[in-house]
Amino acid sequence: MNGYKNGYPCQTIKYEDVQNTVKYLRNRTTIRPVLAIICGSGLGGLANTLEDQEAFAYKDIPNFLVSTVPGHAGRLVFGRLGGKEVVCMQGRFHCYEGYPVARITLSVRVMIELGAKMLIVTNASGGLNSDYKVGDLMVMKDHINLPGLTGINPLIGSTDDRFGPRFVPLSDAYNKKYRDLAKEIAQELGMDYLKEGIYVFQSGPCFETVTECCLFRMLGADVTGMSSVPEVIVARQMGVDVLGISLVTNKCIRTYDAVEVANHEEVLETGRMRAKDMERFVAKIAERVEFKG
Ligand SMILES: O=P(O)(O)O[C@H]1O[C@H](CO)[C@@H](O)[C@H]1O
Ligand code: HPA
Repeated sequence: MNGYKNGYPCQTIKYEDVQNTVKYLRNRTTIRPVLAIICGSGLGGLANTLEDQEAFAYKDIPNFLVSTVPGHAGRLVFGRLGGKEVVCMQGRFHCYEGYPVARITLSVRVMIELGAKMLIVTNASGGLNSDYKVGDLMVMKDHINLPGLTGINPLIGSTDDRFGPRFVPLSDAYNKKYRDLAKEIAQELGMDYLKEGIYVFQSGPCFETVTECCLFRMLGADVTGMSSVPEVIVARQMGVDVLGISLVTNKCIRTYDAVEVANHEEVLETGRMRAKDMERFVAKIAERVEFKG
């Protein structure tokens, strides 16, 4: 991962590889997506709701990785949602699966090169804010990239201007217009459980210790998870606006003598419980977003 291969640091994603994958998919689908969606743990049902679906298993797509996490089906699904042509990752890749961080975001580059002008990331998270309940949704206002602060960032490596700049501003990582639209739609749909807050990314796969949870809360985070941030960084490098929606699937344990512990089954179970609401919500967002040009 740290060495060089064919003159490139191994982390680097080649523009030509992305283009080859784009070409492969364009030749096999008639859908020209303007919106890209990534489904988080247990939230993949959204992809099944697309109209006029055309789906590809990740294992069949050149340069794609494979999903190894339960609740991540591992399919790229094209179709229509809310009257728009979309592409949906039914399952994502995570650093803790052993993949280099730049590699897990190749699929985001592909969806953007296919034409996506907006990225919606969804994820499952643990609630740190004591006002948050299991089943709440949170519009991501910002993130803390803990692995990023210690040198794990998808943009590390040799740079290619065709993807965008090396030095990417992230003060506007989560588009204000889209956050406001999401809140407006939630109100219309009577979703009084929609919050807005800060997501802290830790690499996983371990759930947090009690002290780590206390630290994250002190840093200002409302929820914690093991994904999404690398995807957002790459989308922003490529000039694409992002909306992030996090489902609080469990409460983070912040007392040392608690008997309950976090587990992936609970994460998936909460995902199933909120699946329909999430689908309705994202479909409405897809319907209402507007793109210039
Ligand atoms: O972020 P997503 O992919 O939704 O999944 C979340 O759920 C898993 C832990 O249960 C971790 O992968 C965490 O990041
Ligand atoms: N911690 C980290 N990631 C998660 C959690 C959590 O409690 N729940 C779902 N994804």
